Amino acid sequence: MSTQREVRVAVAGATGTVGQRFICLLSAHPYFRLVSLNASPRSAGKAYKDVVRWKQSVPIPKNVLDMVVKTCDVDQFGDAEIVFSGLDSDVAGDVEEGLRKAEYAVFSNAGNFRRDPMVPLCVPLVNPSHFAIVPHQKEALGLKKGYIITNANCSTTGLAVPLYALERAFGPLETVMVTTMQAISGAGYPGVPSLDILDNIVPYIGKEEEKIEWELTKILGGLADDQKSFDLHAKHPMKVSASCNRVPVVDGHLECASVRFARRPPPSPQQVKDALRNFYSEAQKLGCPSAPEQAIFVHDEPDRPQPRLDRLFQNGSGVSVGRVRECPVLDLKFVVLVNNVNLGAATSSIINAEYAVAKGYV
Ligand SMILES: NC(=O)C1=CN([C@@H]2O[C@H](COP(=O)(O)OP(=O)(O)OC[C@H]3O[C@@H](n4cnc5c(N)ncnc54)[C@H](OP(=O)(O)O)[C@@H]3O)[C@@H](O)[C@H]2O)C=CC1
Ligand SMILES: N[C@@H](CC(=O)OP(=O)(O)O)C(=O)O
Repeated sequence: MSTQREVRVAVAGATGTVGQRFICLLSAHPYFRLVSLNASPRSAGKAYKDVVRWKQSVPIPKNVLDMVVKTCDVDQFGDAEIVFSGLDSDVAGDVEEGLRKAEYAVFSNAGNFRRDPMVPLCVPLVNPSHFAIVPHQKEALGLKKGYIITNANCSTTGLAVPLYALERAFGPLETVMVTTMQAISGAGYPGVPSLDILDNIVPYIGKEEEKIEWELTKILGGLADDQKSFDLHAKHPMKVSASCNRVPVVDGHLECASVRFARRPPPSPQQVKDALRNFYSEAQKLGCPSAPEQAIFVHDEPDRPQPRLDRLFQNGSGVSVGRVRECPVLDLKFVVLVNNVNLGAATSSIINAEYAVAKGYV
């Protein structure tokens, strides 16, 4: 039985696509206890069940049905210690900044602080070691408990896991080319109009390619020796090129990646499969309850992974890789699938927070 004390948590953006995943995952959590649901003034003052447009395949958890939604004003989060943010990025910046100032630990899905030089951009199966910059963040801002930790863009998250496993086993990557096929839920609700996406593929997702290309360098880079800045993969510059497409799938981003290693000769496809299968993250070692048992599942079947069949692997907390093979242009290519609303969003924030609790940051 866990001896971990109960930790009080709030969800900002509780009514949204990511917020609903937070509600499902946190309602069943062994030690996080939901004490506050916050959203826009449109939803505030009403019972959760009356304002949410619930789009999950399970019923609304009983514990939140009648909770009254509050605004995201900083005095509306009560005695929560942690705030999970699934806020629209138009408002996330100011709200999260205010919460940090009010000494909350904020775990955000929004993009606003990802490039901040004092904020960790953490894919929990990859770089929770970046939490070591948190004392510097607090000190620089004169705070005792307040800080912000962000997770990455959903496509970045899915790709970062196998890339990190490869770098750990075979040394730095020099080049990464990726083409994504991203689910509609990535655009929030109601998202892409049905007349745009049915019977169609849209070969453009605003700002997505730039996010993947930049975020990977922060995530796969390290911390400076004084733990006060990030090195952005500077010792081994890595070129990343992304092409992003919206496809008519509800959940699950599929990504086709090709990579070139710095070290010659490069590993064989079999060596790569073995390394991916054996990959074990720090969050798993620490026993974070929401971490997957297996971080990367490698398929041998030639037609997997597929979003509909594989997105619920381990409740969407791991990634699925397949079609590992030689690339005649770079060294190696493969396909990766990430559940964009679970590991790509809410699950990552929750594992990040579990890691923070386990390491004494909360
Ligand atoms: N969907 C995905 O796959 C992923 C999303 N993200 C990021 O997570 C965040 C949320 O995305 P998503 O859930 O898709 O978005 P949604 O549009 O589905 O939800 C947005 C949430 O923000 C709230 N909100 C909007 N305006 C305000 C306001 N003025 N004050 C307070 N709350 C407000 C909404 O409340 P109300 O219902 O009351 O309007 C709602 O709860 C975004 O920053 C997105 O970029 C990150 C990774 C993946
Ligand atoms: N833009 C992603 C989802 C998302 O919200 O990403 P970000 O967290 O970087 O804003 C998609 O459309 O699938």
